[in-house]
Amino acid sequence: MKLQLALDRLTREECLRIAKETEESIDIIEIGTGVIKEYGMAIIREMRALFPDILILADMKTCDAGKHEARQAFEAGADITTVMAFSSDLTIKDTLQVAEEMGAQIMIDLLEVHSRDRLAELKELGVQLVSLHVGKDKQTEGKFNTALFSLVEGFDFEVAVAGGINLESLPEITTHHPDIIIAGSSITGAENPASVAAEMKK
Ligand SMILES: O=C(CO)[C@H](O)[C@H](O)COP(=O)(O)O
Repeated sequence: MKLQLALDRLTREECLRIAKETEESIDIIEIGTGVIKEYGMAIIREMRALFPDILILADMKTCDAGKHEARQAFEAGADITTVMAFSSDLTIKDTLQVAEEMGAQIMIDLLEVHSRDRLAELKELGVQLVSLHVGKDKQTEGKFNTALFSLVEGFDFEVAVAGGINLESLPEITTHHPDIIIAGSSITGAENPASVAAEMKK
C-alpha cells in the first residue's frame, strides 16, 4: 500500500518544505491541480530534480486534449498523470497510449462517477489505475467512506482513495486494501506534517 502526499492550495515554498519534511514516509508526491495552475510545469520539473527517487503524480485532471496534456506532464518529469473518468473514451485512449509510449501511468479520477457501467467501459479501454475520490467541495457533506469501495468491487483495477482521509479514518479504509492512500490536508495542514505522514505510513 503506497502513501501519496497531495500538495494542494499551497505556495511553491510550502510544497517544497512539506515534501522535504515528509519524504521518508511518502511513496508518491502529488502536485495538486491548483498548484499546477499557479506554477505550471515548472514545479513538476523542480520536484523531479529535488526528489529523483520518489514517484511524482501530476494532478492535471485532464478532460480533453489528452495527448497534449499527458505529454506535457510526462515530459516535465511526472510518472503518473490524472485524467477524469467522465472524459471522452477518445481522450482516455489517447492518454493511455501516450503513457505506454513514455513508460508512464494514467490514474483515472472517478470524481462524481457513480455508475459501474462506466467502470466496465474504463476496463474495456485498458485502464489499470483508478481513484475513488470525494472532492474538496463535496467533503462538506462527508469525507471518503468505505461504502465507496462498492463502485470498484469485482473489477480488477489498482485502486487509489482520496477525500479528506486522516489518521482517524485510515484504519477502516485500510481493511479494504486499496493500493494507494492519498492524503492531503491531514498532512499539509498538520502542525507537524512529518509525524502525521510517518504515523499514516506505519
Ligand atoms: O485531488 C484533490 C482535490 O481535488 C486532493 O488531492 C485529494 O482530495 C486529497 O486531498 P485531501 O486529503 O485534502 O482531500
